[in-house]
Amino acid sequence: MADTGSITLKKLRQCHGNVTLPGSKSIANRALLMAALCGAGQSTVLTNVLRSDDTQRMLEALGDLGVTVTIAEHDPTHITVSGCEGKWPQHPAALDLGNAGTAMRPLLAVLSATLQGNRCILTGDARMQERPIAALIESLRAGGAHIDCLQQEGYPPLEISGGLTSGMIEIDGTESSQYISALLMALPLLETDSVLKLTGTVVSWPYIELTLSMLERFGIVVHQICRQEFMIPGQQVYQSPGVYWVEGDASAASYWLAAGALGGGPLTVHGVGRHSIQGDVKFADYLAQMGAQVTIEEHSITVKKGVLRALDADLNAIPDAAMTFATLALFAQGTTHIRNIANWRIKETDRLQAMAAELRKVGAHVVETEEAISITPPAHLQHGIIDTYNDHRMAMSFALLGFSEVGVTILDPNCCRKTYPNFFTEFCQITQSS
Ligand SMILES: O=C(O)C1=C[C@@H](OP(=O)(O)O)[C@@H](O)[C@H](O)C1
Ligand SMILES: C=C(OP(=O)(O)O)C(=O)O
Repeated sequence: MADTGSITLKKLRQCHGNVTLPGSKSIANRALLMAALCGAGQSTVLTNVLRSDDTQRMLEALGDLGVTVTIAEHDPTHITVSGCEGKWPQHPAALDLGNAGTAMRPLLAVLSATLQGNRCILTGDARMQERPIAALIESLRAGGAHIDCLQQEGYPPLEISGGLTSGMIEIDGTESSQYISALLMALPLLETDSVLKLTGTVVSWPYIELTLSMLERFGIVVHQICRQEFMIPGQQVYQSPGVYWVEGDASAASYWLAAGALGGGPLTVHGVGRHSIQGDVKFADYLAQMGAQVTIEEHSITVKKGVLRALDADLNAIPDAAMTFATLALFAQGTTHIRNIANWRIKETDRLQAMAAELRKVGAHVVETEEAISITPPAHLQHGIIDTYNDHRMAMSFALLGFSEVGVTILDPNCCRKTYPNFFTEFCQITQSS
């Protein structure tokens, strides 16, 4: 460890033991919102809720809207939310959603369906103001929503006041599945039935399945007519499942599984497994395909070392965990090709550009195209001082370089607070105590 602005990891040899994953960001933010939308008088007890910047933004937004949210004193991951059926007890002038896509997109759609003339500004940090949301705005406007872009058309900050009434909606799915998930959460609240048509080749599909599966748990009916068309009955009220356990974060699991594969294992992550509703659990299958020994149990995944061969795969379905393969590529034999990941460019940073630049610093030969990246490891890795671009996944992916002889220095490791505030503390503990 160095000063607070960076961390140096070097010559890690082993990584074995057990890791309890924090709750999934994607599930936690959906569950918090769905619990708030439940019928008045219905409480939902959420357990294993991720506590990080992204979930804090959702928690604060719900609090500002007047939702009663109670955090258990004995365990801050244990949160009770009282439903208010979208009839918000308070009307805040503005909600600051940081850089949480899983707060900005669903809240834009749900508030467009429920604000009833009350004005609210949805804003975020500097990067959120550069992340496009035009496709969702256009669809919501076509359904009657009043949305003004306060700075640049198609980007937050947005002033909204409700107005979404018609559910005959088309949405372009080529940029972000979050727009579709947002509409799927909002349309059941309308007076009328809706038909939602997805256009273009939809990205990050498993996140739509995650939304559908959670809607079902919260008593919402959605009819899937064909892959890209849904019929959603109106006037539905979310029903509390009582207690809802948030699965461990499958994207976060990828760093541990990769570390276990490099550091010998056996390393077991607890909190996700065979029946996970998160697409990123597929990371484990690709890791096995590379040569690691992987065992997937009901609620855990164990990895042991193998000789790693380069991966060549279309990872559109798992864009977040895919970043871990970009740094794992440095330890694999051959050239790794990660394909169909164009939307890396509109996430926390332009991840294609950032990944290429930082991999080159350690000596890799990198070819970056509009929608893919190819990585060939050098004969000898060089020490790099890695810029993280305020992107938690850049920081966590590059931790794997600690397994090289020369090591790595990662700048601003605290950017992990977006989804995994304790990541580096736990990483140092497990790799140094192994
Ligand atoms: O719906 C979700 O919870 C998410 C969907 C994905 O985004 P895109 O659909 O924009 O690829 C993913 O990258 C993000 O971290 C979380
Ligand atoms: C893309 C991500 O976040 P967001 O939910 O803000 O889109 C991510 O966590 O990798």
